[in-house]
Amino acid sequence: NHKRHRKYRQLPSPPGLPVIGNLHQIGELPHQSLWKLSKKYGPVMHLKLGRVPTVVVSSAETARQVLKVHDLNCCTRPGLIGQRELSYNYLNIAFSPFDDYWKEVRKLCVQELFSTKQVHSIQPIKEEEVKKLIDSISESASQKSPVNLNKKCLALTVSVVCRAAFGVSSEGTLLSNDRFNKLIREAFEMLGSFSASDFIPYIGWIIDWFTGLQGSREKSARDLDAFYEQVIDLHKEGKEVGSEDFVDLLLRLEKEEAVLGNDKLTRNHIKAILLDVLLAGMDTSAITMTWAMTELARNPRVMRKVQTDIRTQMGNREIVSMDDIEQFHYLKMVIKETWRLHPTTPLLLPREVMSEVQIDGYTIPVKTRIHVNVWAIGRDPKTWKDPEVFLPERFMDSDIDAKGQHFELLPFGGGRRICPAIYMGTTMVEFGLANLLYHFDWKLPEAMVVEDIDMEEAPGLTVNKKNDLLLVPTKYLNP
Ligand code: HEM
Repeated sequence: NHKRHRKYRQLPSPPGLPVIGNLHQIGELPHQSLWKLSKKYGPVMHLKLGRVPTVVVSSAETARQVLKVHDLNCCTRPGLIGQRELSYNYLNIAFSPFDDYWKEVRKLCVQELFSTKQVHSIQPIKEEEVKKLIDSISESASQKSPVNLNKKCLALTVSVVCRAAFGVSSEGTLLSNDRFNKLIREAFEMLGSFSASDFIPYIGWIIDWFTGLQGSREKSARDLDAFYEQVIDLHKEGKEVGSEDFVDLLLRLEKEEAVLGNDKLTRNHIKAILLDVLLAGMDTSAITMTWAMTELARNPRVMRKVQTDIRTQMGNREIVSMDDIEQFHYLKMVIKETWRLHPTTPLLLPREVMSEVQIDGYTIPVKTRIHVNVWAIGRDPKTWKDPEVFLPERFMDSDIDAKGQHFELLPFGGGRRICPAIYMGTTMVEFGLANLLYHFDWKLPEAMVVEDIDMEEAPGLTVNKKNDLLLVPTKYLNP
């Protein structure tokens, strides 16, 4: 054993404390703390989080080794306490271990919910919801009052996803009020917090109990459960095959006692799948739109350029179509640049090594937890010139896209666990932003200057702008 150990190169590792290891170095925004540590310890570093051996990779090359070269050996999930409660024992896609159930449920969702065909079929819903958004912003414009972009962007994605996936309008459900927005936020915050129970055996739960994490976890799980019940109740009477929405389909499969992998589909499976759509589907697109608007407000040159580009393409037409979006090349670069600096899920979702792998010549043993720090990769000066500058033009003559094949830009992750809804998410962001930018000019509230816009991040598994972005709209009148 001793001999075997010497064969291995020692992984760079910041010194830790007894029992908690490096946990105290993680902080409220783990992606930022880990980025700073990686500058000192390199693109593959080892941390001990409580008892859990963890490896963090922070460069495009080491991410490629994890997500491509060794994907099959490290594409399971570690099984965390907070995730277990919210996912009815890992019955959703995102937290499921790598097994036959995961393969089949993921395939089902890709075919029935995320496919290009499905995305096109929900375009009328998007158009209606965007029109409501434009109307409400027009009202603010006529009163010259500021609009809360964090809120507006989330309201848009919530209403689209609710109607498209759940077949219900968000109005009149638990989703319609602010309390629910808070619930989504809390669920994410909880999923992103590093819970002591996950790292310190036997006594960790006491810490979670003291910090209140255990209580908020139970409350989030209860509230979310109530929401699924409400959605399912609204779908009680069976519909004909063909006119069913996604929830109808799941309920029918349950009734037919369908089997996915080795699991017979139950009510809990359905709820867990709805959790994915709810959390992964609504927040991520809204966050991207909010950060994009923030960067545009801070960079007036880019704002003018993207608006001119969109308005020139549109001529005097009113309604932005899917075909138009394909022509908004500068907007697409703005979105990529936003994802480089503000990936919605900065550490992706954690993975766990299933059989020993080598990363950069270091041996990573079974059961090691792996985080890919996409946020750090986006700011790596070895990959990006002047990484702190928001410069969409850097994508002008480059073939880098966000679909998981270019490891310097990974907003959707990569490998087998890559986001299954890239097309749905991207088109949502493009369509929302195109409309905000086409129909309105945006100014800072009076007495505020560009330097006043803060870029603080709110903690969580997904990372949004912490303080609301307030901008004053002026309606663009088509000449
Ligand atoms: C701009 C929008 C979106 C972004 C940036 C985004 C990003 C991500 C990321 C980073 C992951 C983790 C990948 C990994 O661990 O390697 C992920 C996974 C996932 N996303 Fe998305 N996502 C978006 C939209 C959506 C939408 C609209 C849905 C569904 C309605 C969705 C459903 C999922 C699911 C189910 C997973 C888990 C996949 C698995 O573990 O097999 N996402 N997403």
